[in-house]
Amino acid sequence: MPPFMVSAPGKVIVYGEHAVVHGKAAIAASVNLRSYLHVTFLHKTDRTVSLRFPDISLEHTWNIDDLPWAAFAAPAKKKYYYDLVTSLDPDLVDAIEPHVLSVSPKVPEHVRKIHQSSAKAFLYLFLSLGSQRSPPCVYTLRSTIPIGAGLGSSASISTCLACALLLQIRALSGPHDDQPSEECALQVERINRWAFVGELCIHGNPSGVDNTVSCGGKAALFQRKDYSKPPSVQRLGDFPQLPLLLVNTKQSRSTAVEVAKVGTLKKAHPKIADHILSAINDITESVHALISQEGFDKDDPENLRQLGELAAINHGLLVSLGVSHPKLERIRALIDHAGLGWTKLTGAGGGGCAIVILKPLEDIRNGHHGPDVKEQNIKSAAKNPALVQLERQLEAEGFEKFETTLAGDGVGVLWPAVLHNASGEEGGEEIDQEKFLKAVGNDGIEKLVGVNAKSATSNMNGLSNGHTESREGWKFWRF
Ligand SMILES: Nc1ncnc2c1ncn2[C@@H]1O[C@H](COP(=O)(O)OP(=O)(O)O)[C@@H](O)[C@H]1O
Ligand SMILES: C[C@@](O)(CCOP(=O)(O)O)CC(=O)O
Repeated sequence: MPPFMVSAPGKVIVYGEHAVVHGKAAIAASVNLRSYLHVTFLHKTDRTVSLRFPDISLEHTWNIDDLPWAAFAAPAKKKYYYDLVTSLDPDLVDAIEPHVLSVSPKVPEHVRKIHQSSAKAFLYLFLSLGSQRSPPCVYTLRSTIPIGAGLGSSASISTCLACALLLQIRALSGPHDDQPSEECALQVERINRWAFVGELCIHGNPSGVDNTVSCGGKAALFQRKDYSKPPSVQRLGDFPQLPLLLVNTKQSRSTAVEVAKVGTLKKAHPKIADHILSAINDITESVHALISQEGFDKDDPENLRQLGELAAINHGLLVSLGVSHPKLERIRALIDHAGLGWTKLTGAGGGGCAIVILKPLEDIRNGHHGPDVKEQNIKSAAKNPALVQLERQLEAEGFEKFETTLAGDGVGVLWPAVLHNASGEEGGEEIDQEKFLKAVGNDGIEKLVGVNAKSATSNMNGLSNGHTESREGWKFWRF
């Protein structure tokens, strides 16, 4: 069988993180940073399955016949591709434990944890969805999403793994052009159910918002009141392309730890924590009401101001839940001082990324915008000089800025792994494992296998405007 690829995006939670773990609503949108998983089939006499995850320096091979297939196939335990799994089975976790612990035993503990949680997600899905007759394969994964930065890297890899394994057992139809929308939604729902299981393996108590957005793409209003049932997901098809700046503190943290912090606070101060979580829910609902209003226009400064203020209040509430970090507060101080916009942490916090909803240029001109910015410059510059100055300062302080577009495609498939690239190779360029591994950096990955061909348009702040076309070869379930 020829190699194939799948890809899934990261996300930003625009409003409602943490509260969403406690049954409240959140609004999240996919971003144009993605994970790419390449699957190569080995000769059938080679009874092994391997992971090559160079982003975290993980390489591991298991003998397929040594894995605990009997435990997963036992009648009381067996799950099917269409099942809804809402928690991990402790007996199955025990059954894979020795095979997880055999991964990278000699690396430092913090690295081992990262390796073993990715390996656990893979093994739980591989054993749940496959069988002892599963073909020997190599799964090679690379991602342009910073890891542990609040942009849903774990959900994105879980989505890739779930999609690849479901495709391998032929449990999905398509994606193909003209596939009816309801059928597309069903395939995405199937992938999402298993992507959630991957998330359970990686961070313990996920709400499911990250994998839902990674699978379906676009944006969604998400709420899971009862963990034994599927969540309520309202897709926001025309989510506004907000003028957004994404800044990474580069302070690493674990989602599991930050989620546990809020759990502890809730136990210690149940009434107060409930008020805070309910206030966050009110923010999310206000935003939803605002953007659903007839006549809502993100370019209307008044609408943008309301969205910005709600984001800033949401951040304040997250601070009181104890999930900010001095570096996130430093970013907020810089933005506030320059008068450029409204800042909020995104994702689990404790480090990771902040989003900034940028003020319209007009407002910055009329307000304060840093001492060195001259009116003349603002009028003539293609990119707001106050923003240029801020970006320089962020960089000087060790932060990283991303230009991002929101609400793009969800999980996608390249079957077989052949693309029509600029190199113009006849019949297309076959993406083999080695070529994929050799691509240099995020740009190299995007250039070689990226799902989007970017067009170079930008908005008033000089940020890219979301005009991307999907590249020939990649297919998506669009609904
Ligand atoms: N590119 C990758 N390769 C392998 N594993 C990854 C990759 N990206 C994320 N992961 C897994 O996801 C975990 C990070 O998840 P998490 O702490 O939830 O952060 P995030 O906010 O980025 O989702 C890592 O510890 C690792 O197990
Ligand atoms: C804190 C939380 O709301 C979002 C976590 O996002 P991330 O893993 O930091 O990308 C947890 C969740 O929804 O599962």
